[in-house]
Amino acid sequence: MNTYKLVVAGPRGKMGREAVALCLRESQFELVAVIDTQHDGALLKDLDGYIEGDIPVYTNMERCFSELHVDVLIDLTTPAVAKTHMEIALAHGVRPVVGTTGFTEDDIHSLRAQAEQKGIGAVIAPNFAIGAILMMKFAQMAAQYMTDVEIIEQHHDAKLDAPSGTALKTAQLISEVRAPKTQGHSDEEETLAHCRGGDFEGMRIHSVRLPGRVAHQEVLFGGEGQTLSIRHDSLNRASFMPGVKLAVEQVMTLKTLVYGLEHLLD
Ligand SMILES: NC(=O)C1=CN([C@@H]2O[C@H](COP(=O)(O)OP(=O)(O)OC[C@H]3O[C@@H](n4cnc5c(N)ncnc54)[C@H](OP(=O)(O)O)[C@@H]3O)[C@@H](O)[C@H]2O)C=CC1
Ligand SMILES: O=C(O)C1=N[C@H](C(=O)O)C[C@H](O)C1
Repeated sequence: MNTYKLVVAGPRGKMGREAVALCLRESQFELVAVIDTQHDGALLKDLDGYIEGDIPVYTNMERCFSELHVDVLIDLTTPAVAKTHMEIALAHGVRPVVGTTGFTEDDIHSLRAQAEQKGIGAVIAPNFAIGAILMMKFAQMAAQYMTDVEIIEQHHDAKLDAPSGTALKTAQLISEVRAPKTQGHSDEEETLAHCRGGDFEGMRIHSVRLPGRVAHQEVLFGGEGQTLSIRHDSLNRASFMPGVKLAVEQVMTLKTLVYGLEHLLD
């Protein structure tokens, strides 16, 4: 059985906590350190919400990767720092598995070039939940036949980016099979700014932020006399962990950057 030496960045976050728990319970995963900007020199058990774990905490990722042998970085932090984290990991030959959202297409191209130059794998997965991947694939399939599409995503109100990475990825997948098309009435006017949502090649994306929500998305299709709704709900963050596990296992065999868990499922 292969074993993997892992580092988690963002261990006090909502997703980071789940990822640490995953690393601690999977026998082939060995958590060798965590990256936390506020607790240099501490141990995991010293962080808020943790009561065990003699695992070192680093504030400095470069130092962590210089001092320890690390196979995979799991990054669940913020859009502001995730790209830099990936660059540091790739420079040290550490394979990044990144759930953090907010990457632009240019970011992805440049990170892919860095991964290929190093000859190692990297994964950016806007959504690790298998049901969400299916929702996106079904939506792409439906868009070949029903080209009027609106995406409504709903998240908790602590989310930093809008639209969600999942909504953007869904729109990108749909745009592979749907020609750009303006939707709604040609004389349509917004009397309240942004009422019609974000415009991605004519598809509208609406972002709802409310306390009590976790992660939800509905893709709505309209045709003459009919509608189709494809919906996925993540009810807790455990829903993302089988996808994180799969990505860690697969990233070791890749030699490029893969954007989207769907590429690892087939
Ligand atoms: N791909 C997927 O399936 C999923 C992706 N996500 C994405 O994952 C990311 C995290 O989400 P979530 O856990 O809800 O967010 P949280 O805000 O709960 O957690 C983010 C954590 O990152 C920490 N952090 C910020 N900067 C750094 C840094 N430089 N080094 C180390 N840690 C840092 C924060 O620490 P501090 O408190 O000190 O700022 C915080 O603890 C988001 O981008 C979200 O969109 C979320 C769910 C599923
Ligand atoms: O911030 C979140 O919570 C989530 N972020 C990801 C996204 O932006 O799509 C994945 C999931 O929707 C939860």
